[in-house]
Amino acid sequence: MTDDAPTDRMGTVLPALTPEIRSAALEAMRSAARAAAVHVGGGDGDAVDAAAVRVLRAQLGGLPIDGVVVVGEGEKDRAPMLFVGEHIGRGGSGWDVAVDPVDGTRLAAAGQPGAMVVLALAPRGALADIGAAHYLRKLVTRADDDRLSVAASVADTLAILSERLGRDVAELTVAVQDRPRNAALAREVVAAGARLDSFVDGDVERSLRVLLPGGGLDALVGIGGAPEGVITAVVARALGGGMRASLSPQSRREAGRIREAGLDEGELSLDALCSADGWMAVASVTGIDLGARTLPPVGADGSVAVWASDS
Ligand SMILES: O=P(O)(O)OC[C@H]1O[C@](O)(COP(=O)(O)O)[C@@H](O)[C@@H]1O
Repeated sequence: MTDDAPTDRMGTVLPALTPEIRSAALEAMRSAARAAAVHVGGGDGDAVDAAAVRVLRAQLGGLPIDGVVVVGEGEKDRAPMLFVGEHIGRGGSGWDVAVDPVDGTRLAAAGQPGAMVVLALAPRGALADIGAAHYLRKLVTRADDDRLSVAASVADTLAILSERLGRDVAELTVAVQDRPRNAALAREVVAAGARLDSFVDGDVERSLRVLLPGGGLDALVGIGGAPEGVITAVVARALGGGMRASLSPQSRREAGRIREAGLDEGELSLDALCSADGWMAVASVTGIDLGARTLPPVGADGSVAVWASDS
């Protein structure tokens, strides 16, 4: 152990994310994006997901890590997926793996921008083990503040953000996924006098725009996919933004699974969602708009972006 080896709050030495791990993970993501791209505009979301999953499973298997999938995506839509608990890698240091083979599957199937392969790695045990949950109520914010709460009204949230960012509420823009379950929140945004950014799919892209300078968004509120939420926590931590969430089951079955798993139904802080610094990358399939920066569709230079607390 060297003096500057990273440790967690308990002083445990954290595994190093070596250049070899990073470049193998990125190569796997690029290949998955290329495989998914074959089905862009084909109208079949499952084919998009299946192509990405097939490549990720094969190529992530070669990573020099002892990885366990803590967050897999696809179960709620019965789409092809990497399963929670699935082992990844050929041995090495211990990592939690969070993967969304394609976020924005429907966008890809419809030939629209916004679809990407998403992967996050965090030291073993760092990611919230909420595999029984399919949906989270999320609050992602550009600035962090202890007074923020996912259960607070949008007006209260905006008042705190306005103070923190030094801008009027009328100058703040809030992303809300366009779903009936989020309709009341969208109305609250408008009633509070802020600008609403209503989006159909892809809350990882919107969360990145909240967290990145020049992204043009100040907050994301509402209920969206739980896997996307845990992945967002990794990048929120790396970029110094704010995030909190709570389980928000959308069916009796999901509520039952959550009870059976004994999951905490209170507010999950950023630390509860991701308790150690990790690494998150996206590989664009159909082109990504991050506000100040865009990622072209797969195949062109610069279609991959990485965020980590050490880079
Ligand atoms: O479509 P639902 O079931 O409302 O779920 C919301 C989730 O769907 C997405 O828009 C797209 O997710 P997938 O493409 O991975 O299915 C996510 O960004 C979001 O979190």
